[in-house]
Amino acid sequence: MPEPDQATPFRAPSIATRRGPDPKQDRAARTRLLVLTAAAELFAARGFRHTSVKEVADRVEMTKGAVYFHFPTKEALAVAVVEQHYARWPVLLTKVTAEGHGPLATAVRMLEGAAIAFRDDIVVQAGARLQIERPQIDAELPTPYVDWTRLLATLLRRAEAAGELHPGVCPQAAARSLVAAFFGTQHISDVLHERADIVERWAETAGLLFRAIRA
Ligand SMILES: CCC[C@@H]1OCC(CO)=C1C(=O)O
Repeated sequence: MPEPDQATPFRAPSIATRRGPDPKQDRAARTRLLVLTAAAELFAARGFRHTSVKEVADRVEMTKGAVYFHFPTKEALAVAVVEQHYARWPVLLTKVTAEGHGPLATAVRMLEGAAIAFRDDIVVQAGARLQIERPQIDAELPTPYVDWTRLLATLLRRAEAAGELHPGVCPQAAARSLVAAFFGTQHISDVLHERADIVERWAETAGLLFRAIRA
């Protein structure tokens, strides 16, 4: 994580520590990514229930056994896709942080970047659909919304300390409102336009909300 503040969330998925280049490990990682992407494409399009491991295997021209070597169950595939959905955000945070904005502008840019990812990234789209379908998935999925809420609350507390926040605005309440507004915006854009207009819709909503909380 780029931020010194340990409170910054987005737990990265558990990854094996590398002991240096290992061609066998690299090949396995590439195959795992191939399978995961194919699963994301099918989960995003059809949902968890109407996707089979056989269809994932066929999509990457592998046997079911080869897929099961990497992901023992369809539920494990779903967990991996949702984990990779959330793994996008620390990468985005590194990029946005490098732009050197103040805390409020960092929050603005993070959500702009999220809107672009929801429009363009099949793993982000699949993770969002699987989170909606979590009651159908018998596995321990990451708890939704909490990491974004914690990140935005951290940034808004810093914005408050920097005098960037309108007096009386509660950083935690504003963070919850931003997350709810973003979730609703991406959901409506998805249902009506398969998220084709999410960036423009979010810009409209963000403009209103950030104008309301800015000093
Ligand atoms: C940034 C708003 C929250 C975000 O929107 C869709 C979704 C999927 O569950 C989210 C999450 O779990 O963080």
